[in-house]
Amino acid sequence: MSKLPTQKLYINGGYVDATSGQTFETINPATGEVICDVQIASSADVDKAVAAAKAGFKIWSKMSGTERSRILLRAVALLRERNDELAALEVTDTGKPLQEANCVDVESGAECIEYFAGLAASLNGEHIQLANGNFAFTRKEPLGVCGAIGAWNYPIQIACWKSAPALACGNAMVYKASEVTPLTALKLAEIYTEAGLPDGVFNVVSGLGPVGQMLAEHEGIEKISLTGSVPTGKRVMESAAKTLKHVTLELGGKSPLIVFEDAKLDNAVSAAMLANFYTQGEICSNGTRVYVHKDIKDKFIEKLIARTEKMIIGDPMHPDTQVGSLIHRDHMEKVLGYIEIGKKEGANLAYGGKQVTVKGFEKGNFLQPAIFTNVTADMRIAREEIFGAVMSVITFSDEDEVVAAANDTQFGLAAGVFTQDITRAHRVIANLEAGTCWINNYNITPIEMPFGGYKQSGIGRENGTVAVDHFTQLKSVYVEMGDVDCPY
Ligand SMILES: NC(=O)c1ccc[n+]([C@@H]2O[C@H](COP(=O)([O-])OP(=O)(O)OC[C@H]3O[C@@H](n4cnc5c(N)ncnc54)[C@H](O)[C@@H]3O)[C@@H](O)[C@H]2O)c1
Repeated sequence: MSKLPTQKLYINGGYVDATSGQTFETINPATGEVICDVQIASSADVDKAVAAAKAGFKIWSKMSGTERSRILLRAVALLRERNDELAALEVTDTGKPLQEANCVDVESGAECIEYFAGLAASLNGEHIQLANGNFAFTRKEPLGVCGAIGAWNYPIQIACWKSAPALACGNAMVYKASEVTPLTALKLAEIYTEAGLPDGVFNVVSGLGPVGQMLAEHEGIEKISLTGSVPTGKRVMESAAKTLKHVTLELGGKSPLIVFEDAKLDNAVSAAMLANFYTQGEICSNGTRVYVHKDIKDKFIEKLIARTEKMIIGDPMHPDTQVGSLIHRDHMEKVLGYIEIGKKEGANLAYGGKQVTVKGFEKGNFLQPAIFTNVTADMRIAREEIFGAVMSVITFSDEDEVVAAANDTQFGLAAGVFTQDITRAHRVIANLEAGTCWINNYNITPIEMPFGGYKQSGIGRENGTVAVDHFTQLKSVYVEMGDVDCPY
């Protein structure tokens, strides 16, 4: 593929050149080829984007929810119309398999915009009756200009998950995609403009961490929403504290998936695979600690390995490929490093974990999904986020013991339970310290369901009606119907 033109910033409804004079390269993980250069925003460019967003906000926030909804729904239609081309671009930038990107990444973003477009006209406050005919009412008002920063694993989905509720509530946004996958957020900006979004309501400033920091610190930005790692989350919160911004953080995890002895075994194996191997394991909510009851452990592992062996690793653009390339060389080295750590710690590498050379893609970062058994709770592979396809199977025998083990972590993003016993399912879920939980499935994230973490996995929620609260502020208004009662 020939190199694409240098990507500019997207400010005030169109592309503009950055003033920093600096660029970075975005690389196709599967081929190692440079896809294109991307201009880096300077602080003057960020100021310009914030000023454009402020101007856009004045127009957008005055429109009715129904008018905003109509424009957002046009963007939804355009996203769906361009699904295949956007999915292909996403595959080029992320290395994930086309069969995933084609049906999940763009569609999940479109669904999110569709959902919040549906809510836009119903963002009502309350009417509160008081004594003597007096009353109060509340208004859900937009915050103003919101900043948002994305991670590299689901670039267009994250850009949609952040912009959809923000825009539906009447805010404007300045978005920074991950420097590793900067391309599709720019396409989303084009689509919003084409759909009729007023200029300046959605802007994209590309760059590395410092550009994210500029957003988090900016005086003209009222809220910052980050999807990223826990250390970055802490830095963003510190930066945001300088102006006391609203903060939403969607961070990392090391989530447990608990399989009881009465679970439907094939379903549990399917879920464990989805919870560990989808997108080469590069998913924040993955259930990487798979606790399996001792009575079914052998059968579970046997079925798991038999099915994992059949997974097709290869060219991400090939429709049959199920495991694409890890995002970059350093990340692959990190994942391979954890596999070595697991072996040294005494875990049994029951399957995979080896680098694979794909013909024609020798510079790609392909790894077999890895399954460790005989893992114990103290091992690093069972405690640290690896963000690759490395599953740790841990055996347990007692419900209280497994719940305590599952909760023994700084993270709390997600958790899953497999059992046919409904009282046990609900009892265990109620005791798990995680923000997003599943009973008899894993990693299902319908837009209607709030998503986010407990403990160090995050603050706030995306999706669901609750996301509206994170992109609005409440104004309470008291109305006096009588005279002012005054003692002097
Ligand atoms: N909870 C979720 O919804 C969710 C979803 C996807 C990924 N993640 C997490 O994201 C991580 C992987 O993504 P990543 O490697 O892109 O994360 P990262 O933390 O390295 O980077 C995330 C973003 O933050 C920016 N950034 C870096 N330093 C910054 C700073 N000081 N101030 C402001 N912005 C800064 C980066 O440029 C990037 O755009 C994993 O930990 C994963 O679990 C979480």
